[in-house]
Amino acid sequence: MKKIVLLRHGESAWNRENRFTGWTDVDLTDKGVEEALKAGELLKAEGFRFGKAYTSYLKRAVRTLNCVLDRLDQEWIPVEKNWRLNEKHYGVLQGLNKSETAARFGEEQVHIWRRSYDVAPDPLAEDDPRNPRFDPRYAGIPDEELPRTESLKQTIERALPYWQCVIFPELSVHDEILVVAHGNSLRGIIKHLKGISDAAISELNLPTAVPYVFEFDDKLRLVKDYFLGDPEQIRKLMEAVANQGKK
Ligand SMILES: O=C(O)[C@@H](CO)OP(=O)(O)O
Repeated sequence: MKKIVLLRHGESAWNRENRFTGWTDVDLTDKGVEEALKAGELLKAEGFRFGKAYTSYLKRAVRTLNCVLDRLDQEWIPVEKNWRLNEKHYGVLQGLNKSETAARFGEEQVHIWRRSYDVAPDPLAEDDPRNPRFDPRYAGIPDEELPRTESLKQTIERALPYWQCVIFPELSVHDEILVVAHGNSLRGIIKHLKGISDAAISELNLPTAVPYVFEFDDKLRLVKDYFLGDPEQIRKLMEAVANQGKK
């Protein structure tokens, strides 16, 4: 059986402050580090031995991956970072508190910005210092590919080629692969893997640092997917993520 584990990063400073984060490069909190180490312990207890790992260009994901590999004593494995696994770009919403934004624009509008399939928040201005075109880490990427905002649809359009052309084909080389990324970039990949509709994907909320295992047969067809951990606790964590956009 071949397996890919998808893992959202541990709690970040802006998760704690309930702010729209997107491409802002915030660090993990102490709790986030603990969550990441616990995810590593869980994976170790399940006997995972990863052949390769992938993550984004954002430190909350990179550090979560490092914590997991530390617990597995697998820090030596090849790791590939790619901007295509970054979080959905939240445009001008980045930095705003989600509850305050709901109080100002209404919960329904915030839900549309957070969970609709094809509505993107307003884009960052070209001269906004947060515009990715000023960030040296994206210097090698053609400007027209760098987002100033994104819907989930646009997030999928830039993440999926990397998934399909780079990550997934590696399953023919390695039995177990780890992908550490973000709530929405992973929702996009899960939508693709499970054939979830544009409407139904709005209901999926990924908790921080809970390993989500996907099992594939010899023909690389998906046979089973499940979270590691206590189902009731995971359900509550998912509900809490959904409620972050409430007043
Ligand atoms: O702010 C963000 O970048 C994301 C993930 O933390 O939040 P949301 O769950 O609102 O899409």
